[in-house]
Amino acid sequence: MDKFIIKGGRRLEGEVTISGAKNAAVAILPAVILSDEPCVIENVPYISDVRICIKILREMGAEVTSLGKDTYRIDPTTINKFCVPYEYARKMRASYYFLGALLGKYNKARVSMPGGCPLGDRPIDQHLKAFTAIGAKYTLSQGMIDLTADKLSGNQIFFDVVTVGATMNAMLAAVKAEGLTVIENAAKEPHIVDLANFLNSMGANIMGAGTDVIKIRGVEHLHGATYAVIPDQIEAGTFMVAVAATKGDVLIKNVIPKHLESITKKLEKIGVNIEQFDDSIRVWVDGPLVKTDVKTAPHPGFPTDMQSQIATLLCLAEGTSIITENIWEQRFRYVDELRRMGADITVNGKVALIEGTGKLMGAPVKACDLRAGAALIIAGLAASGVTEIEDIFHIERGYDCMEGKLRALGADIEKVSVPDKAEEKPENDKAAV
Ligand SMILES: CC(=O)N[C@H]1[C@@H](OP(=O)(O)OP(=O)(O)OC[C@H]2O[C@@H](n3ccc(=O)[nH]c3=O)[C@H](O)[C@@H]2O)O[C@H](CO)[C@@H](O)[C@@H]1O
Ligand SMILES: C=C(OP(=O)(O)O)C(=O)O
Repeated sequence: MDKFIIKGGRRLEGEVTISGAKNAAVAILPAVILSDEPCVIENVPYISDVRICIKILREMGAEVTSLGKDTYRIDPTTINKFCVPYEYARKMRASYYFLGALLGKYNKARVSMPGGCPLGDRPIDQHLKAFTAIGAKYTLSQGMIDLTADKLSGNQIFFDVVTVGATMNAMLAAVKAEGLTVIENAAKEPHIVDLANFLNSMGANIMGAGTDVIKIRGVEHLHGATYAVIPDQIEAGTFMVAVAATKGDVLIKNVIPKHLESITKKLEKIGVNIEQFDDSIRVWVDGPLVKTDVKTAPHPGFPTDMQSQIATLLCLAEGTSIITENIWEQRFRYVDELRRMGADITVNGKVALIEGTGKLMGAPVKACDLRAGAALIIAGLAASGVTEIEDIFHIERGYDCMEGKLRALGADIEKVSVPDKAEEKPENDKAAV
């Protein structure tokens, strides 16, 4: 087990480069299955979710070759298994994209029910609704989802809720279906557009991604392509908040400022200075931080994946702020850990009331999910004293070398290995030594 040890109180200064987006990469890698030729995917973040995706592809028979730090060549033509077992799927919510990709290519798929961050119930009824609308049948048994179809045919799909995962899965499954598929009430996140762009670069015919109506005219074949994943909007937002929390001054490079608009607007309200360039932004603080209210919403609203980070910043601001979490019912589990660091937060259902105390104190804490872990890092950077964060495997699911990037900005953060409790030997057990 690894943990982070942070000595807080240092301003972040300098330049940082953002990696490729987790939530795009974990859909684009399975999407390669749909191609009849090898593809090269660039700007892939080095995170554990991606490593699992690559293991799954190899396990299925695909040839995956690393072409340097963040680029992979994937040859899907050698795939001969159509199953994602529990041991992989349980670690990653995005394993469900293999359902759409395998169904779209081979008219069959067998994937274990997905894992991912514990954010409350994570249903897949809308995914199944999309698959059945275009002609698939499914069975759920022993934790496995089995999909089969004699033939996939385009159809109208109306989602009951705005769902990123089901929108992506519907695109993957329908891209080769005969005729026209129309997805209504589609999600509009940047990673939806990125997946559509990648599929189109392989010869797909997808229109309207980024709006709430996506039209897909099925094609018979998809060819190979070279494609770079978009920069990670949430990693960028996390660094923006970390800079603000330490009253620092940093140029954040490899970003798409348009994707950061909702985060930028909130940070400006809190008193953070932001200057936008073509593909970078400068973030700095030279005055007080003040309260604001935040409501999470599907894109272009404020992203749920930035909720815990901005809550941490609001603990350091003056006044009372209200946060409303509209996407996940259990996304306030980090609050108990922040309270150990001196935060004054009261949670009532989907609303959190934050009394800004202006300061936080170091403490031993535990990451309970990916963005909760990011929030604790931000808290530790701003706090007085030492913060030790356990269970950082959650953080490493989605942040590419977080500690290295922070150290380069002047943070005092190190990753240390701690023996697993089960492996620890009693101190006075001489025979065991
Ligand atoms: C719209 C939204 O902000 N989605 C977020 C969601 O994406 P993710 O793709 O994980 O989740 P969805 O967008 O699918 O879920 C959004 C909402 O729809 C519901 N739902 C989803 C699928 C389904 O079949 N049935 C159903 O009822 C969920 O319970 C949830 O309340 O979590 C990710 C991880 O935090 C974020 O990156 C996404 O920004
Ligand atoms: C919760 C997240 O990821 P996942 O949906 O993959 O669990 C996230 O990206 O913040």
